[in-house]
Amino acid sequence: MTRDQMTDPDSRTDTQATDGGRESLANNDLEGSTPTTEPLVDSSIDVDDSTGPSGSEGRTVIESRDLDVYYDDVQALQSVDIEIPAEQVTAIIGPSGCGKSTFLRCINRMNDLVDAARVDGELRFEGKNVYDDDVDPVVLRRKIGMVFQAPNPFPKSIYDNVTYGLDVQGVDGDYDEIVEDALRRAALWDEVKDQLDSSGLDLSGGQQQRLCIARAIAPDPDVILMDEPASALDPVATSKIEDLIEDLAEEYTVVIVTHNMQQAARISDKTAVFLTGGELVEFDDTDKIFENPEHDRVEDYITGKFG
Ligand SMILES: Nc1ncnc2c1ncn2[C@@H]1O[C@H](COP(=O)(O)OP(=O)(O)OP(=O)(O)O)[C@@H](O)[C@H]1O
Repeated sequence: MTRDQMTDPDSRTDTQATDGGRESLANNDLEGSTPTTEPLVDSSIDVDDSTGPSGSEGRTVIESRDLDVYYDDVQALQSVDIEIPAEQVTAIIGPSGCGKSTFLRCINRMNDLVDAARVDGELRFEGKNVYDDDVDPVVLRRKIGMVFQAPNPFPKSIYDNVTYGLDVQGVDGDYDEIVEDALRRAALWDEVKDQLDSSGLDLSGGQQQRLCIARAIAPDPDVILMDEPASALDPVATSKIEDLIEDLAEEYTVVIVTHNMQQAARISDKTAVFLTGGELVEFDDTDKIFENPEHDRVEDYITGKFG
């Protein structure tokens, strides 16, 4: 994404389209549902382009430096340094409470919704610190969509679920085309093309989650964050979501939190292992992490000695 795209007010859509459900409504309460004309960043500010030219595979899209997160006095992340590459699947794994979701939610500032949360350090998206004062979180969340653990379609038609955020922001465009494209990318079109007016709630759990993915895709984000997107689904639905995630990574940068190490090994290119205390202990190619990790603590975790 270029800075022009980041700052183009006409490219604005709604954060609700990218997160959905309860969180999105809360988010909307915080940020307001009315589109603003402020750009994501002040165009007079230089964006650091040291992360490499746009479009090159493997370039860094998200980068954290010395990232600390606290909930009141409790530290949830400790000095996290990471560089997440474009158009790959990066898995975040680790035992319960090690800060996986906290890290994910830092990336599109969902932690803004938590009064107790405080973020120190830097979290850069396309070279720009998303915590700079001049960043508009609503625009940021359009560029960095989110899918949650439990499928959470709105009580609306399938069609309206996909267009919801676009509607709210008054985005122009051929909605029929956008809906079909998003549903195709979410591998749901063939199953729902004849029932677009039916309620999203009438779909199976796996279909609902793919609908939520279509809703996240519709505003054309660069990054899709997924917080245990298959943990509420049966094995068949899980397998479809896993196939879909691998397909999505051909066009999007995907960051997925998962408790399921086999899932991380199956679908991710890179794996980050967080351990207790919010420490990122190892980040490397997924094969390396699972076959020959550098750290004994990571090996112990991978082999099930704890966690
Ligand atoms: N809203 C909050 N208020 C206070 N503390 C929180 C909040 N959210 C998370 N924490 C604390 O921050 C730490 C990290 O939580 P987080 O949910 O990020 O971990 P996680 O690795 O995603 O856990 P899990 O795998 O169980 O979902 C934990 O100690 C948790 O209790």
